[in-house]
Amino acid sequence: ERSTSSFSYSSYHTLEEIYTWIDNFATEHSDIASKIRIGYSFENRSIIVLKFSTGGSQRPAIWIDTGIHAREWITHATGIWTARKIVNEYGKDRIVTNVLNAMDIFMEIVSNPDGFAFTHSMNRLWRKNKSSRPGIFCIGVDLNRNWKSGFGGNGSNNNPCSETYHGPSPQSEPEVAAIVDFITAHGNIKALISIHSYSQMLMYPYGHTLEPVSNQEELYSLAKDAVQALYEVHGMEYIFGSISTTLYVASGITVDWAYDSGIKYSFSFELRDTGHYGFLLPAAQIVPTAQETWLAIQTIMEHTLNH
Ligand SMILES: O=C(O)[C@H](Cc1ccccc1)CC(O)(O)C[N+](=O)[O-]
Ligand SMILES: [Zn+2]
Repeated sequence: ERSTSSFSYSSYHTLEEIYTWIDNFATEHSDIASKIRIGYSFENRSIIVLKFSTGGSQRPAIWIDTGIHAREWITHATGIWTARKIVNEYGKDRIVTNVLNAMDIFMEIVSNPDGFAFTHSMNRLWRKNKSSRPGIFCIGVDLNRNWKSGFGGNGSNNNPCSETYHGPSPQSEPEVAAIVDFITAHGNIKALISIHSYSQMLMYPYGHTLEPVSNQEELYSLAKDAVQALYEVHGMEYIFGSISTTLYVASGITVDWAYDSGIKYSFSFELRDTGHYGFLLPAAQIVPTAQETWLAIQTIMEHTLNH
């Protein structure tokens, strides 16, 4: 459609509808938002990042990714709603205005475009990307196991047919390499938020080991404040803590790489619900989920700005 005003923020959308929305959004909010292509997927789709900036150059920044797992549709929908919230609140909300007057925000809404397209066309519950390699007869690598930190460890699988297949080597997947290259080149990312569903959790590193990170107390306290702010919106209870102690050991994950790359405020969300609908969360819960998640995201952003 011609503009984002006819876009339904309370519906799920196809890859093409989301890419068209991103184009329209960047055009309509060109004073603060711009579109960056950071690479191409295995099947040669563009990998797009939205940049929110009010000036400066190479300002300290916050990275948010959604949709690294294709079937977790609530995360793309939450990313889209959050992008609109950011531009609507700049100049009005104190936290957003303070953050964007000093920092940039990067948001990758469709972090696994090939897998996402496949959930619309063939298999709604597809998780991985769509990479294939000679002699391997199962498709796809788990993009949340392909990162360098703890690669190949417990909580990832070297069987290509596994849902948690880590791939032949760290950053073997173009979708992961594109983010690594972008964040490394930028060199000034202060916080990373990688959004998944479902289970209603807010977690921080490490996933690949039970060892606590150096600023564990700070991350615990920040996560506690964030989930409290989230709870106050619609009464949704999130649990929080390190990935390995709160959920399970998982190796080669996004936030462990981010943390070990110096991004000391690295978090992963598991959005609604706790299993009743799971990945098939009804569209009626998109806006309520995005509204409550926004309070947690703001809490993390404000802390990052002030530390
Ligand atoms: O196993 C996963 O990658 C996530 C849990 C997670 C999330 C962040 C870092 C490490 C693990 C669970 C999920 O969101 O993928 C849901 N699922 O198991 O399909
Ligand atoms: Zn996931």
